[in-house]
Amino acid sequence: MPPATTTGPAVVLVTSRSFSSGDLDLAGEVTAAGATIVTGPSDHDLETLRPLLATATAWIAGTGPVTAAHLDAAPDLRVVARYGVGTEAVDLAAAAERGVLVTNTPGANSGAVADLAVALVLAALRDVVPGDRGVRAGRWDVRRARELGGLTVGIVGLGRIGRGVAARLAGFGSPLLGCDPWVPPAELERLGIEGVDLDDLARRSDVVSLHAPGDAVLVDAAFLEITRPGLVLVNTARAALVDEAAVADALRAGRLGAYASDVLASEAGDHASPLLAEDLADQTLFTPHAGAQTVEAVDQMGRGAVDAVLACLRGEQPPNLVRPPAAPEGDA
Ligand SMILES: NC(=O)C1=CN([C@@H]2O[C@H](COP(=O)(O)OP(=O)(O)OC[C@H]3O[C@@H](n4cnc5c(N)ncnc54)[C@H](O)[C@@H]3O)[C@@H](O)[C@H]2O)C=CC1
Ligand SMILES: O=C(O)C(=O)COP(=O)(O)O
Repeated sequence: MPPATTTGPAVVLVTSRSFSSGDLDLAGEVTAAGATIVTGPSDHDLETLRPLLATATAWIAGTGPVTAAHLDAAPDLRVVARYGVGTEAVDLAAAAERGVLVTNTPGANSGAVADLAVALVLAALRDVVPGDRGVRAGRWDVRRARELGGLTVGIVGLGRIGRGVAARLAGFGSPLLGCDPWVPPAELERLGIEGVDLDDLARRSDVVSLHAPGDAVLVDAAFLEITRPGLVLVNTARAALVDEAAVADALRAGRLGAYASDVLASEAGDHASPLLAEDLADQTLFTPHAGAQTVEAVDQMGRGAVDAVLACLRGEQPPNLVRPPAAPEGDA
C-alpha cells in the first residue's frame, strides 16, 4: 500500500480529455480531498508534461503513452489512474519497478464500445455513409447488401467488450466465432460462441470485430491473405492491432470489402494514415475514437479513476489495480 501524503498538498495531474466533460463534479471531489489539480495535454508530450510531473502525486491519464521516462520525471507519483480501460500505452513493468500503482476502470465503457462496434458493422454492411453522400449529390445508387443474421462474425478478444458485442449479435442470429487465448473454449460455448484460433477465424468469418488490447499486430498481410473475399473488418480497439498499409492494399485488391474503425495510428497527430486515401473513401468508415464517449461511460470512467486517486491520497489500496498480463494457460 502506498504511504499517506507526507509533505504539502497532493497534486493531481489530469491528462484525460474526458475528465471535465461528464455530469459528475470530479474536480470538486479531488479539491475537497485537499489536492490541487493541474492539467496537461492528452498526447502526453513528455517535455510539456515534465514540469507538471515533477510535483505530481497522482496522474489521471488518458490513452497517451506513460513511459519509463514519464515516470522518472515524477519522483512523488504514487498512482497512474487510467480514465478508461486500455493500458497498452502504460509501461506496467516500469511502473511496478518504481512502486507506482496503475489502475483502470474495467467495464465502465463496455456497453458504449459494443454499441459502436455493432453500429460500424451495420453501417459498413449497408453502405450507410456512401449512401448518404450519394443522396446529397443527387445519386440514388444502391449496392445489394447481405443481412447480418446470415453472416458469420468472428470476434477477436472475448473480454468485456467482445462479450458485449456477442450478446448484441445474438439478437441478429449470426453464427459467432471467437478467438481469445485466455478464455477456455467451454466458456465461449456457454456464450454461444465457437472457440477457434486466429487463422480459423480469418478463414471462416464474413465480419471480424477486434476487441483485444493493442499489444501486437493481429491483422497483417498473412491474415488478410486467407480471409473470405469481401470481409468486413471492424476495429473499435486499437490501431496497433492492424497493419494499416496491408489493410489498404487488401481493400484495393478487393480481398477486403470494408474497414470501419474508431482508431487510427495517426489519431494523435499528423493525419497521414494510408487508410485515409481518397480512393478508399467508399470502403472505409471512421469515427474519432468515440467508442467510450457516451454520457454513461464518461461518468463511470471518471468515477473509477477518481475513486482510485482518492484511495491513494488516503493511503489506501485503490480498486482495479492493473498488473502485466500472465501467459495464456498451457503456454508455460
Ligand atoms: N474505442 C474505444 O474508445 C475503446 C477501446 N478499448 C480497447 O478495447 C480493448 C478491450 O477492452 P475490454 O474488452 O474492456 O478489455 P478486457 O480486458 O475485458 O478484454 C480484453 C480481452 O482480450 C483478450 N486478448 C488479449 N490478447 C489477445 C490476443 N492476442 N488475441 C485474442 N484475444 C486477446 C484478453 O484475454 C481479454 O479477454 C482495450 O484493451 C482497449 O484497447 C477499450 C475501451 C474504449
Ligand atoms: O478506455 C479506453 O481504453 C479508451 O480507449 C477510451 O478512451 P477515451 O476515454 O474515450 O479517451
